[in-house]
Amino acid sequence: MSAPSEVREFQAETRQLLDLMVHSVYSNKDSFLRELISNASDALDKLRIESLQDKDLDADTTDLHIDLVPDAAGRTLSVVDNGIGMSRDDVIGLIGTLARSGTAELRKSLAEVKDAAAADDLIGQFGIGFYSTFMVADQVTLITRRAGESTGTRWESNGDGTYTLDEVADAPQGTSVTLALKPADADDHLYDYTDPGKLRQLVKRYSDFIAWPIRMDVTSTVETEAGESETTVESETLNSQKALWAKSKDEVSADEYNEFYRHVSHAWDEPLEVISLKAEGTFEYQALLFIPSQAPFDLFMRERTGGVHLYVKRVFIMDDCEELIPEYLRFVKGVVDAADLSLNVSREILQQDRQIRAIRRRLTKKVLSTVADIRASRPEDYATFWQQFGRVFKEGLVNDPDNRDAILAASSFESTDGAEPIALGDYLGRMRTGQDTIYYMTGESRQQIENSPHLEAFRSKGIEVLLLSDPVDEMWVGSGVTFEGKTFTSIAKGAVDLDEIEGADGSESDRTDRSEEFAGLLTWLGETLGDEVSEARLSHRLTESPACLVGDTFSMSPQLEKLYRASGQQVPVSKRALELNADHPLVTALNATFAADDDHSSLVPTAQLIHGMAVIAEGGELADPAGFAKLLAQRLTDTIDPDDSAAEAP
Ligand SMILES: Nc1ncnc2c1ncn2[C@@H]1O[C@H](COP(=O)(O)OP(=O)(O)OP(=O)(O)O)[C@@H](O)[C@H]1O
Repeated sequence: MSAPSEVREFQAETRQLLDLMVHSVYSNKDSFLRELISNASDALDKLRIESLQDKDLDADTTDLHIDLVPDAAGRTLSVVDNGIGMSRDDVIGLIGTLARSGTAELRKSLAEVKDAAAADDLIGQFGIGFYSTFMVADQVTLITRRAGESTGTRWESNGDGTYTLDEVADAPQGTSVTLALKPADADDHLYDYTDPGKLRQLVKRYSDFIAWPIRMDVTSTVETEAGESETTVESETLNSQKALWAKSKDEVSADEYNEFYRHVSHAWDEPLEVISLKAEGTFEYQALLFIPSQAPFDLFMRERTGGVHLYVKRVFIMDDCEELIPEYLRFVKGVVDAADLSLNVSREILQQDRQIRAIRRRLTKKVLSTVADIRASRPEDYATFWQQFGRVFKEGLVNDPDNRDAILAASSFESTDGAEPIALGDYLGRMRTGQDTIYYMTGESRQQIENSPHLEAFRSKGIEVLLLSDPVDEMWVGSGVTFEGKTFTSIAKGAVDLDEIEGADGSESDRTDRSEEFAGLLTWLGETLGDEVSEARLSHRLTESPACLVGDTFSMSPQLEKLYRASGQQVPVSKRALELNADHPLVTALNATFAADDDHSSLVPTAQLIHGMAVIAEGGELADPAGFAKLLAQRLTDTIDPDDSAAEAP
């Protein structure tokens, strides 16, 4: 006896998404067919793999294919495969909820959808998969039986809040999806999807490369010699099934590449670049890789989809083969087809495999050189690339020391030279006479760094400084990296001496050493602020501010300390040096007052305020903000004496 029909409700965000689909104005409604065929093709791949791995699996794999079954009279279209199928639980989990999308990200985006254009964008960005059927159908019925199981499941919904589930005793292995089509309406980009001509055209355009035959029964009427008309039905295979990666680049059109990209990446954008690669000799393989034009929403999530698929002699082996491409190039999508691996290859074997490692090395180099080429020849595309993937790409500077030079050469960095990110090569070209290192400063945002007092002398001398504000920058820039022989030097660490460097106006500094003049004050400050600072000294980097804080050459920046602490690691607080601007009136006045009297106790609050100001000026956080505010209020009160309108000196 079969279980009774069960009605279930969609989750809130699934309902929202369905509502979007049902009322969609998305102009490319045709893409529902690509999505269904893509799913069917995946299901056939999975069945082939599973039957290879599990000899006892009770499944028929003799004629794996996809059928399109249009019914003009009934206004339905079915897409049928005899692949892996789904269990009842699969249907509930994969179809009944948004498989990939129960994420905060999509929920947030859905909440923000206000108009048709925003909805269009969202559909394009997330790739809606199975649910795209509701753009063209009033009702969707899915019947499926998982290979090896005896009963099947029927899922049905008309896109409102609920779906029904039934048990089906005699379902064939695999999945059929039947769409009760909305009336054709060309103005709304809805076509007649029961028309064999239209289906033929769509398969050619979107799914020609699919490795499995996509068939359709075509009825034709011919006149016999006796003058009678005779109707015949013939099965027609609509796709050429040619693996695009086996063809050379000039045999494949941009549209074909686009559609293949969408199939392997589950994305809806267009690739920024297609990389086709063929290796002959000891290890034979072909690769077809894509650099997308849009970062997927899950780029920084642990559980990602997509990646590079592995094939062996045209047979699909696994998706997202992490061994083929390093983590920092995880945005690259595509296919590698290796000729000499076993069809039974497992993830464990892959990790050890010499051939796989060789392929990975080559693909990595190829992607890096391709990015460099894009930069050289297509600045706008490069800007898109950098904006979408720069943060991920730079992870390679930490994780892939072997390719660091190539990664640096293909990277961009913000700098004091303008709003647009610049290449390091350009930086080198603009270095001042006498400058022998690349100056940078890290911080939480460009604005914070730009306001920091450390930049003052560099700015007044016209020396360019890189402004590094991505968390990953902290990780690589302090690790002894060089670029074309030049080291990287933080302007917020160590001693800085710009005297040797010629200014933008050709001037040379003639700074006299004034440390003797300030010696007493500096020693006293170092002792008085001993809990906070390592020492007090005169600065060569300030022109406007009275003071700033400077770390040791090899110390962590405050941002990096914060990052480590945020990730739960114990990091000792490192003391930095307090640097004073000997030309600032506050500092000269303080020095004069200090020299005039042996009792310095009244200057202690001033010393603490100067230290606090240096912390605030670089955008840092005061250890004791309330104490600072109290001191400041006291000092301000001292300056406003109603009995004496003259302001006091500090
Ligand atoms: N014909 C099918 N045979 C077997 N399983 C299927 C079939 N169609 C869909 N599925 C299962 O349902 C899941 C959800 O499909 P859906 O198209 O919504 O998302 P997806 O294919 O994972 O990703 P995308 O949203 O990018 O298309 C699939 O991942 C697959 O596991």
